[in-house]
Amino acid sequence: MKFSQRLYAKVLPIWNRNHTHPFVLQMGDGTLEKEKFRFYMIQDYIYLIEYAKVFALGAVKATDLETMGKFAALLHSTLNEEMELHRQYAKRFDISVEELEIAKPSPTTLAYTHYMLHVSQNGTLAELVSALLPCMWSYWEIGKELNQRKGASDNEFYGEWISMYASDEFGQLATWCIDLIDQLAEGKPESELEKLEDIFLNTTRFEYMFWDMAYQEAMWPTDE
Ligand SMILES: Cc1ncc(CO)c(N)n1
Repeated sequence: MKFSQRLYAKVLPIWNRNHTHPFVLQMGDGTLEKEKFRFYMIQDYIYLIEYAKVFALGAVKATDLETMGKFAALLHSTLNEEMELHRQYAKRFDISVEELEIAKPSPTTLAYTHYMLHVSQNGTLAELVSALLPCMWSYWEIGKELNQRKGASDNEFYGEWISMYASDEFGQLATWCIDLIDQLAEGKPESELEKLEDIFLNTTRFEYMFWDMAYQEAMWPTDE
């Protein structure tokens, strides 16, 4: 069994919960409150700035030029394609450039991005890839799932989000990362594979928490 299949089996119950989370379901049927999506977009924009740095660290840790170039391409597409989707949504949802720039991370965004960057800075390339893989892979799974629902990708608000994450281009990036973890895991002892599995499980849990945070519009519990 490929290591990625083992990871998939491990987190499938959580991914099923993503697919039935009200935020995700309501994007699919178009009933999601605009205020919740607005909150999500701002937090996701902050998230993507830190996430892009994980790709930059991947380029630093790569040991061959092809892998280094691929991380550079992922960094570029996050900054210029994925974040462009967010900038376009910001315009439609009346989020000004200034509001995006001064926005502060929620506790979940802060915990998630800091965990990913901690693993990426301190760990091996395999650990870095284990931390970022649930982001790409679970979004691709959600995009594909929602894209199958009738009319979902044509929805005037959420259709573009669904089309982007269900796209072959996004799928190819996710597939590249899946193949990379399989290569990097080859020949590693069980103790190291368990460590990679733990990291993958943690960022998978954070992905679920991110949907929940967005649905609850959860900032810090105190006003100060
Ligand atoms: C929280 C989160 N995870 C994954 C992705 C996909 O890149 C995203 N945009 N946001």
